Amino acid sequence: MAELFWFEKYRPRSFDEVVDLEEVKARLREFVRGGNMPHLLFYGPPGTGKTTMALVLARELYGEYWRENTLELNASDERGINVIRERVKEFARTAPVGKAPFKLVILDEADNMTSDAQQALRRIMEMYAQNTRFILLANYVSRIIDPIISRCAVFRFSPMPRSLMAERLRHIAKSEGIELRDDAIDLIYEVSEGDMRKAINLLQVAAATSKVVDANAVASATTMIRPADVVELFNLAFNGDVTKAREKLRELMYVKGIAGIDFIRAFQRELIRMPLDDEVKAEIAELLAEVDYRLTQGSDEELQLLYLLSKLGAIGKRARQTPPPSKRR
Ligand SMILES: Nc1ncnc2c1ncn2[C@@H]1O[C@H](COP(=O)(O)OP(=O)(O)OP(=O)(O)O)[C@@H](O)[C@H]1O
Repeated sequence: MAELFWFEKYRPRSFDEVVDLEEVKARLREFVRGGNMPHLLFYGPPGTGKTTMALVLARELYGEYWRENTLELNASDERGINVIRERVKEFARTAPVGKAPFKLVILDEADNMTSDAQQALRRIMEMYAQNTRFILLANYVSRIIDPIISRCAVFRFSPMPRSLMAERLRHIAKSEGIELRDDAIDLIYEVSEGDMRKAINLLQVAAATSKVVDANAVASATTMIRPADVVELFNLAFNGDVTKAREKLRELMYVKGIAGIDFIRAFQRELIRMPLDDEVKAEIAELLAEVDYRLTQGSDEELQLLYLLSKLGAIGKRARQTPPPSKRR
């Protein structure tokens, strides 16, 4: 079942397959080579490879026996610390299978535990230190108590850089026989903010309807406005077709449920690519920033966007009357 999700299907299974995170890989490789390691704490935003790295480490430590030697727990399980204690106790009772001298407990969402629960966890970690090592996963290191931090080797995971995310997405697209366009990668990167799980999910949803994934397909897979809609709306307003522009705007707002601020962000993205004179682009960019500001201050969305459309109409009219700079004397 898990294979239905591409982020699971393409979850790296070895250090070599893991993209980025070179320093983390180097240090973990040392632990594998030495056959020993301290407890570990991996922290960082969602979808940045923490779970992946913990599972890769398990595979590298234990080879074919990685499942037998690994216990995965979720700390936000409502049954609490007593369940964790019982499960660890049971798990630590038997010796590790294979060569490694310890078993591995991967505890997800450790930062969701209360400080009391974390104090209890620390005692559990100490109690079974002889034949278990813990890998704690967390989004925020600030929510982990000092006595735990001081007992762990701490690793920070950062949002995936654009170029590496692009590389991974291209690899997945190729394996799935999907044509992935650059504008789609730009948009996926922007929406996912370096979260690989989110990025791969977006790609999968976009690819479900089309073998060619461009920015329009990606936008359709989210509640985002499609670049094609932005361009159409812009052209209507810029060319002075105010009535049609208003109809299109209302359709997007009330039928598709797109928020005002998303319009502005999409306009800002598309503006760069629009075949317009630089001066005109600068003027529109300023206008977008103005409307953006008013929307974030809580102004009425529809009024602001209608204002935007009428201003665009005026800019368009003037631009048509003024020849482009190259033709000016
Ligand atoms: N460095 C990476 N290289 C290749 N793929 C990655 C990498 N990091 C994440 N991924 C992909 O993203 C998916 C999600 O990553 P992972 O589960 O490791 O995130 P996480 O940091 O544990 O997130 P969370 O905090 O939400 O649990 C993986 O299944 C994998 O497909």
